[in-house]
Amino acid sequence: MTTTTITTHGLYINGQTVETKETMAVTNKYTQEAAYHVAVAEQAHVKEAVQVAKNSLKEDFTPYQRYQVLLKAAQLLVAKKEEFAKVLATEVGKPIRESRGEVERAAQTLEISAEEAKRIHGEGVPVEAAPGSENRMAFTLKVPVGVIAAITPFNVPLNLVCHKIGPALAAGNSVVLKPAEVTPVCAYMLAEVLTEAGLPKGRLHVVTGDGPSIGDWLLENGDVNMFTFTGSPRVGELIRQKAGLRKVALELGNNSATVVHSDADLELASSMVAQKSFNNAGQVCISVQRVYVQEDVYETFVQKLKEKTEKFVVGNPLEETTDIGPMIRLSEAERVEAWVNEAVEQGATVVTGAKRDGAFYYPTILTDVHDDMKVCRQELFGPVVSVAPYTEKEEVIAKVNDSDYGLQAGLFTKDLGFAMKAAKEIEVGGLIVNDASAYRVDSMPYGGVKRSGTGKEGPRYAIEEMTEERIVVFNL
Ligand SMILES: NC(=O)C1=CN([C@@H]2O[C@H](COP(=O)(O)OP(=O)(O)OC[C@H]3O[C@@H](n4cnc5c(N)ncnc54)[C@H](O)[C@@H]3O)[C@@H](O)[C@H]2O)C=CC1
Ligand SMILES: O=C(O)[C@H](O)CS(=O)(=O)O
Repeated sequence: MTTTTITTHGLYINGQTVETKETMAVTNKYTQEAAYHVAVAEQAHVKEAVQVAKNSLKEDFTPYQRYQVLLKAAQLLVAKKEEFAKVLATEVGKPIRESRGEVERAAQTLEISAEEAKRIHGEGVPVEAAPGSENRMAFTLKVPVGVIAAITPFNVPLNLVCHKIGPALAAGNSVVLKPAEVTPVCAYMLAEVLTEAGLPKGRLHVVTGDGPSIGDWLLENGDVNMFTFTGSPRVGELIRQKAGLRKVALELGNNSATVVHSDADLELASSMVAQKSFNNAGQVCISVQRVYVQEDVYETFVQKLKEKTEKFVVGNPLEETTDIGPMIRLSEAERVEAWVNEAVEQGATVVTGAKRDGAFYYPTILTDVHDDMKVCRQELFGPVVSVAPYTEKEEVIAKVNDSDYGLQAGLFTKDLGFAMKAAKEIEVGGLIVNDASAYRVDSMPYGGVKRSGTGKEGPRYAIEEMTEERIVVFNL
């Protein structure tokens, strides 16, 4: 008989592993069995992490050292790609090929952060141009904000953690990270990689346990200077309310739209929409949820999208052939099923999918939808895309904007005039022309408007959020 040993990850505080009285299981999202155990932090652990993080700011950690550590960590991540990818496939249920892609992107995010560490600078300010200040001279410095609490979601648990830790460390801050309770293992592995890369003790701490409790302990702690959060609008709002006057950066939800105009390359558009609606079982906040297709090409587009979608292999995330794995929880697949059933009762037509098997929800295309159905109006965060026709350009821009959210949108057209009009009028943080809404490379500014949040990620832009501008004036 063989017994499988389940590894337990202690908290990561001050460069050391800290065991706790209580632990919790992290499941394999395919088998639903416990795959790892992680520590459950108490308030004293969080307090200690913040205290050490604050003290660590007194120690030198120069921009060049930050560059070296982050670059080395990026290289180590590449070397450990397979190990990390298997953990992601297990704890998230993300297909192994997609998991490898996430590790590669996480390494990129650290590498870009490393490069940015050498480029943080203030600027000269011509105060001498003000009457009476002729003998003065001034410049600005970009100084770290201090201790940053980073709270992250389950769906991209390695790269989205790197998007917080990378720029925070590059800018000279220290970080207390609280990863999502259902996918915390890769965050602990990342902390080990950063230690191996030479990160000074005290600059990074990882605490796991109950989200609301740890969140509150961090929010109550006046030594935390900034909160950077990615997750649901509900929790984002809560953090914003409790953080008071401290800095807050919020990356929240979306119900992303993509427009396919009559002059679009339909082969390209249907391929991109198929791929970017169902990646990670649709649990991506820029995942395509609403597609508006100009009426002249509507039927052709729906047919092409159906053909491409039906080729996807749903199955075990650890198998090379799998395109779509399980959702993060059974209850999430049940919620998506309920929303689709409700849409069908309200008149929607199922083109393909609409089938659940445990935590798996099959890739689904709906037509005959209207904008007030839950599947269109709210953030669905699952493998379902709704397709609707439109007639005029003005009309479709209004449809895209008729949303509480505004993270990214996509537009397929060869008409430069339409693309520019959309760029000016669509209310989003990013418009992607001739690709679907879910295009992202890690160097670009990324962040939404309306209920999609405030503040930008992408290392260069996150560093702006994670530094304070200090003016220095000389009276000569
Ligand atoms: N804009 C973006 O870049 C992204 C946004 N998201 C959004 O995240 C959501 C899905 O992720 P989930 O992990 O389910 O989100 P969630 O909001 O439930 O959890 C996110 C994190 O917040 C923590 N948390 C929970 N309650 C808290 C509280 N009271 N105080 C402080 N922290 C608390 C959780 O433990 C977790 O670490 C979706 O709405 C999705 O759109 C996800 C990925 C990227
Ligand atoms: O918003 C998300 O879910 C992710 O930020 C999208 S990506 O970074 O994985 O492309």
